[in-house]
Amino acid sequence: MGKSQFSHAPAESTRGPGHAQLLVSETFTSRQGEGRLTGTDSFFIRTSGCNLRCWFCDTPYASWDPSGDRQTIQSLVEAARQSGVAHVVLTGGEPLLPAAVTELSDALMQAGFHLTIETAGTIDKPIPCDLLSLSPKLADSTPDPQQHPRWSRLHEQRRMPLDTMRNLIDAAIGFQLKFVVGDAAQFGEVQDVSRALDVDNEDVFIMPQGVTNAEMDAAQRWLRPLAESAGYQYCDRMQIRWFGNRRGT
Ligand SMILES: C[S@@+](CC[C@H](N)C(=O)[O-])C[C@H]1O[C@@H](n2cnc3c(N)ncnc32)[C@H](O)[C@@H]1O
Ligand SMILES: Nc1nc2[nH]cc(C(=O)O)c2c(=O)[nH]1
Ligand code: SF4
Ligand SMILES: [Mg+2]
Repeated sequence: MGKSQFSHAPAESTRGPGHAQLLVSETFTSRQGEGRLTGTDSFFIRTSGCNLRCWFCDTPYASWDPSGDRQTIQSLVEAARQSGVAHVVLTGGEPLLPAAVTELSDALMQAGFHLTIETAGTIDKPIPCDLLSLSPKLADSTPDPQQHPRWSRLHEQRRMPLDTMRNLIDAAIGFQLKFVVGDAAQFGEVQDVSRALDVDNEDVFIMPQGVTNAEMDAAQRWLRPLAESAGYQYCDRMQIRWFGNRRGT
């Protein structure tokens, strides 16, 4: 019996196609709750680990406190097939972070899935996908410098690399920008970033910061009119309306 059976497999092995692994916090079948494809039945793959630390992150188990299991590309593609749906949403954490993400995306596209990648767009790894769902992180997302000095500094340094974002958009078949907004004062930054990325207003979605129906009801009153008067699309977070703020939905 070979010694390798008793040694730890590397995080991302190079044993051949489909065997590379990624740390995955959850997979589930649900309906896309955000953006242009809202309502589309989709298989979600959530990688664990993030290079940012938004104070409001709704999946801290994949960012602030990353946990999960190592899964092979082969097993993820097979699970997507078993789900019976045609759309896959690759999210995180930050899905562009794992080395094996390029191979995973290729494998999912080759298998014929429609692939959406949900990303903050800070990693220059242009990967083909059907819909790049890019959510640039505004200044307000930075964590408190007193409580989190190191992450506050790193987050601020990393959150808005416009050239990287443009490269990601150029590599994708389609894209949407999806800004998380919690206060009207952030709207100027939304407009600056959208202009700097040279995107059409119809490709820009404004989404409320929040994880409760009450927060979204309140945002409907002040944020929707603000977004629509600027010519942007407004999107609720329908998974919260449908299922509540629950893992695996
Ligand atoms: C958890 S993130 C994972 C993908 C990637 N790290 C990103 O931020 O785009 C998935 C989506 O949820 C959004 N999001 C996270 N926390 C949120 C919150 N509290 N309110 C509204 N949207 C949130 C992100 O902006 C992103 O569009
Ligand atoms: N239903 C549902 N739709 C989503 N759209 C983007 C999500 C994400 O966390 O990236 C998400 C999610 O977690 N659930
Ligand atoms: S970039 Fe995405 S996953 Fe990372 S902390 Fe922010 S919202 Fe969470
Ligand atoms: Mg989510």
